[in-house]
Amino acid sequence: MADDPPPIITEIDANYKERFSQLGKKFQSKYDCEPVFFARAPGRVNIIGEHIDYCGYGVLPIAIDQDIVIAVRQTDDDTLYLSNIDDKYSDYKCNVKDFEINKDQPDWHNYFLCGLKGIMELLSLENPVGMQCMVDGSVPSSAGLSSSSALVCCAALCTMQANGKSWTKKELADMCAQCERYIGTIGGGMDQAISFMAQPGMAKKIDFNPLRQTNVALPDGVSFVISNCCVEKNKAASSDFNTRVVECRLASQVLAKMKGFEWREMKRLADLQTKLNVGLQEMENVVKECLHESQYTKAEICDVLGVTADILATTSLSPNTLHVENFCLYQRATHVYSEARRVEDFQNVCIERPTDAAIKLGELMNGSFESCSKLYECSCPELDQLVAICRKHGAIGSRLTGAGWGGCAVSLVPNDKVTEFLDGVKQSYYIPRGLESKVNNALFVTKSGGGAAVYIP
Ligand SMILES: Nc1ncnc2c1ncn2[C@@H]1O[C@H](COP(=O)(O)OP(=O)(O)OP(=O)(O)O)[C@@H](O)[C@H]1O
Ligand SMILES: CC(=O)N[C@@H]1[C@@H](O)[C@@H](O)[C@@H](CO)O[C@@H]1O
Repeated sequence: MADDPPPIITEIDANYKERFSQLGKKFQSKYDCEPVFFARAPGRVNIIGEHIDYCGYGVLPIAIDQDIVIAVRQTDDDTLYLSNIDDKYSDYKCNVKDFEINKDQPDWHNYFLCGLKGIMELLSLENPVGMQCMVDGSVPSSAGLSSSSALVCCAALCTMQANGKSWTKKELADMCAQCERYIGTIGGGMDQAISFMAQPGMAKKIDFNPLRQTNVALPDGVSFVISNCCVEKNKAASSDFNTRVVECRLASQVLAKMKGFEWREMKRLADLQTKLNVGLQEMENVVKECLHESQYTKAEICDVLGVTADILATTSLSPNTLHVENFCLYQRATHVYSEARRVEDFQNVCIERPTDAAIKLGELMNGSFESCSKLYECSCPELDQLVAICRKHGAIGSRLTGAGWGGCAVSLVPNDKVTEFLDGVKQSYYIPRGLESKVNNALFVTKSGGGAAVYIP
């Protein structure tokens, strides 16, 4: 499956017909011609395994129905024309062979350009055709449901299809994980992997280096409910995300040095575990023994590693974290190793299916949230309040999902409590904050949807 290319379909589901038809009409009125094909890539909700993909550890997401759809027609003038049905995203035009991705100003078109550049550079496409594109997105933006990667993956899929090429889902997922970094965020590969490799009705355990996927059947009798705290956080517009990536890298390097390994080779906390050849619980003990809980200053890290600040900038930092002076190594590494263990435990409960499976999964989700909020510090007051409200109204487990600092929580709710849960969360979170008009798009039950595809009418 993952070794097949994304499917090309000629019949679409009745649910999508109206949306694709409206998008086709918008395309027609903008470009005065009809689109030749549509590409679709879904967003995702990560059930468990937060901020560990870029450390080399497996995660457990599902694709959601919300997606990015792009209507496309090839042109013969070497120009990329981008338009969006949402007016807040301005039109954009550039030469397909000569453009720049602006990391300082992560405007929406830069995400499309990441997908385009990825296909061109990483897969040696020398003469890409021009394209007219009309984009329609339904993934809430900057809310932890991976709107940016859905756009990058969809742009890559458009470019591949428009140029008559074909690569497998796995190749595309790997390539898109690399190319989203052109915008500056040093993400892992979770979002792009699930966007291409998702299967309806299945969660996926995604492992990395090399990219692998395993189906995970979620237990019956429970639903996953998404609730958006309505605080937006754009990952590329601040250094918070990359600071976490760098703290994990520094933790692996400091630990490697203390254990007598060549620390410069160490990029991920999982690499250190491989070197030490011990289990995850033991890695938590290694962190306890070797690192201190108070923050590390840059000077102290340089001292431990025996390098100058200039050298450290090249071995360990990213352009947008050069200014950071203090790093929390103990807390970040403890989160990563314990979260990796929770993902393994979650997968095992799904396989073994004990009678109290839902309770056990809920406990793991709650543990994940405590770790994200306290050790990884990637929540925010509104998300903390929302998670507490979700638990109060019947969630067996509730946690932030995606990068955090805002955005969504995912809750595990028994099927017979879902109606009560939705009403309780609406009354307790959305109405008192004047967010009633947003409830329909912000609070919903989700199921695992399908992966990216091309539709030729
Ligand atoms: N429908 C859309 N049309 C155009 N651009 C979009 C659309 N949806 C999202 N984007 C772009 O993606 C950006 C959001 O990306 P960001 O990485 O901050 O969040 P995310 O991917 O939604 O969240 P996370 O990675 O935490 O799951 C928006 O600021 C916008 O530039
Ligand atoms: C594209 C991108 O950077 N995605 C990252 C994803 O890889 C993962 O690290 C997640 C937190 O678990 O935060 C973002 O969504």
